[in-house]
Amino acid sequence: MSRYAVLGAGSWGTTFAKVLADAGTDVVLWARREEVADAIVTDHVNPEYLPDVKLPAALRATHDAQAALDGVTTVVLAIPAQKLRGHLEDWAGSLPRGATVVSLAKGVEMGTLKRMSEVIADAGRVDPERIAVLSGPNLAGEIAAEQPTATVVACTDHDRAVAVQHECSTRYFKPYTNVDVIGCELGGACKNVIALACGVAAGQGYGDNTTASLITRGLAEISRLTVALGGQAITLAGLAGMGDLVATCSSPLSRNRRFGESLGHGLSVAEAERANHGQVAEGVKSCEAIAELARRHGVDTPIVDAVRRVCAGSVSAREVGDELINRERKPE
Ligand SMILES: NC(=O)c1ccc[n+]([C@@H]2O[C@H](COP(=O)([O-])OP(=O)(O)OC[C@H]3O[C@@H](n4cnc5c(N)ncnc54)[C@H](O)[C@@H]3O)[C@@H](O)[C@H]2O)c1
Ligand SMILES: O=P(O)(O)OC[C@H](O)CO
Repeated sequence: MSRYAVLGAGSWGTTFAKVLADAGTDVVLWARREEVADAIVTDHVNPEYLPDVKLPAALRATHDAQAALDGVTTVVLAIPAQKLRGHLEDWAGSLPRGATVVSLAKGVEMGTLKRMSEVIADAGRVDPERIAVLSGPNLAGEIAAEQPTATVVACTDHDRAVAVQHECSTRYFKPYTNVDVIGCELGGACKNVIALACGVAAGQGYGDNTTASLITRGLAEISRLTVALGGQAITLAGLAGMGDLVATCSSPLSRNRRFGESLGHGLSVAEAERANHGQVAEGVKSCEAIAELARRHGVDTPIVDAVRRVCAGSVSAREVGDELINRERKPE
């Protein structure tokens, strides 16, 4: 019998825990704040992140991470990318031996330039074949409202991917499997940066042609980087690549796109953070790590680099747009 712990009760952790409960899987959700765990247990609602969603009665919650991890077969990590290592260092000794560890975070760690599965292997002391990544066009609000959505569960151990696939399948949530962890992770992390670029363009009043141009050329950048790091370009043609780019770059629900729009309106990063009520826009930090990763592997990523410079405040949104459109002419 499978038992899951979802660690992190933000928008996506809470939504994914609901998906698991709806799939009939035994699941407990860990919330950093006691009052959030209490509200989920007592009122079946997460008042801060999903106030309008009635959570399944079968979904349990706790503020005690050790209790949540006790005896589980699968651990799902739903913590922002730059905060994951710190938590894992605390939890490493309590992760059950042999458990599958599923990463929901979409980012690359600043400083180490590691993907989330590498951070988990490192800080959580988990064998790489036990680490799965779940990534795709997965805006939490739409899934919480039970809108039909597909995703990818990637793991080098195909049988583990299949097990997670079955345990999170519902009438509204359809997971596919993949063994290309690198491609799926880079798709999820890099699309946030491209969504920032699309937001910056939208904030300056540009329309769908600009968005589509950024999505498509962004996909070329992500594919090049994936291949350089040992992943497969074909993965990026799927849900974790093109699928997530389309959803995130076009949706008003995307925090990365909204953050980019604020920058495009001329706000600074600090002002954009305030305008977005401190919500996590992973691309703002990951763009630095992804740009450095690309530089070290000799991969050309002009859009990622443009976003990095706008986020660093070293160039204005308007200037960077002019630079990108006036780059050298070359074959597609
Ligand atoms: N929200 C979505 O639609 C969505 C979908 C797919 C993937 N993701 C990814 O999932 C990850 C988590 O996103 P989310 O939307 O749940 O984020 P969120 O901001 O809604 O919630 C973050 C959660 O992490 C917890 N947390 C624990 N330690 C923290 C710390 N030190 N600092 C800040 N928060 C801390 C918070 O309490 C909160 O429960 C991100 O990497 C995101 O890119 C999000
Ligand atoms: O709201 P965002 O920009 O963090 O995007 C959420 C998901 O990653 C979309 O798949």
